[in-house]
Amino acid sequence: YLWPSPMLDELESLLFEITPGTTGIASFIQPCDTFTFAPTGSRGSSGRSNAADWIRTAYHDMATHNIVDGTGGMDASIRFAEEQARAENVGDGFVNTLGVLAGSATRYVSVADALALGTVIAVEFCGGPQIPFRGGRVDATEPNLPGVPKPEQTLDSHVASFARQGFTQDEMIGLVACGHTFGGVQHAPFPDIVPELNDTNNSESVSHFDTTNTHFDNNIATEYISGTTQNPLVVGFNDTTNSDERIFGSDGNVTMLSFANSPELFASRCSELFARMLDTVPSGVQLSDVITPLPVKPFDLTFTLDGDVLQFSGRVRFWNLTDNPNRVALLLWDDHLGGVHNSTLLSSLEAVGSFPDGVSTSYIFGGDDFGGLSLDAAAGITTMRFMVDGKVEDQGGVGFAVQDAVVFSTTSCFFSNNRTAQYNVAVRVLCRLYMSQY
Ligand code: HEM
Repeated sequence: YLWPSPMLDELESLLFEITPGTTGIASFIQPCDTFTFAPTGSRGSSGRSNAADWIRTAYHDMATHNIVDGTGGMDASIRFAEEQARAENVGDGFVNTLGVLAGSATRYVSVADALALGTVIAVEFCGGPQIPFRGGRVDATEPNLPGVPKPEQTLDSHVASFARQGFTQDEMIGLVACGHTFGGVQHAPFPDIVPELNDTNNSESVSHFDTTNTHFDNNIATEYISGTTQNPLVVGFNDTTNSDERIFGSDGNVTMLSFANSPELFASRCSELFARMLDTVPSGVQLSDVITPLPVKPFDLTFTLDGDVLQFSGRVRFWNLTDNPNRVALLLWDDHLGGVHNSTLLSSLEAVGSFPDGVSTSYIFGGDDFGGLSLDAAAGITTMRFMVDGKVEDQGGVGFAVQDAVVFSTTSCFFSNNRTAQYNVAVRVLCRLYMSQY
């Protein structure tokens, strides 16, 4: 995509600017047995994990989709108390998930996009494949109709339910196996499936779907095929609620056998099916292309009018460019009067990032003291380009458009005694700046 795009720029940062365990959404799931809402300690001993809650939440949000009339899907309708109160959405996993992930929603990023990101990041950062991510989900304004399958239902009704959501029987087997490589069934919401376990290392009595319940791997399939599985929806004492047994066996175990035989096949199929799940949205919602890291991304841009001077500061991130003190990097820009200018970019070592999906190097816009650039206000700026190691970066000739049509003036101020503020805003009219006061 082309910069600037407020929504895609934010989603791109949320997706790729992640230092494992430290920054971004991933800091809430790593280590992968992290459970923020555990009564004691935030890790390990509860039997639960944020990662599992997030993936289940995304599925329950999507599962209301009706492919025939285009209603429901990934639209964050799961945030409504009315949906959470339904028997099909028993448990506190949804409210927990929203409590963390809705914090990444902004005026540009919907709650539904934040929920979808949660699944992508949980899977990738807990041992799973990358899932292609598209942005642009729209938050529902009211609850959807019910539609999440329950364990006590028949195989036929599950096949019909997944068909309504847009998935074939094979895809149903795959999606359930991919989801149930994480987490398990808790005693509290499902006392008829899981007894009290009386285990201090599993204080919420969760009977896990496989032995590696905080990590993505094909053990859900290998343990099922080898007959060692303890999956409570396969070998539960109550046959009626053994929905995974009915679903996994519904094609004579062909799909599960193929997953057990090939971790690679399992990972690639799950990447595909999770993407399909997350991209299932109400009709009329248009998702973006798959978001990939922008090779060149300006950020933190600010303009302020100071008398006749436009103070301009900002940074630029270069993806997959390692740090090199000898590199010459330039900012070039065009102004409103036809002039072309350039300034050397300053290397900002503190902003070098090493992320799982690549590394990045950041530079700060001009000035001797990292204070940004002082531009002639009348000439202003229309478009930027960058020159790195002699190569021009201009988004295929389009350039990086910036707007200096409306800027705050340094004469704006805040009066702390009576908590009022004065904003002076300059508006560019025919290449001149006029000041008005509000
Ligand atoms: C017929 C279809 C399905 C049934 C009947 C079913 C049933 C269940 C049940 C009863 C639980 C226990 C929840 C709890 O104790 O809080 C559970 C957990 C879970 N389900 Fe499913 N599920 C189905 C499909 C899926 C799908 C398609 C996914 C995702 C792709 C998924 C992801 C999860 C995850 C990650 C958990 C673990 C939650 C945790 O440990 O906190 N499920 N499922």
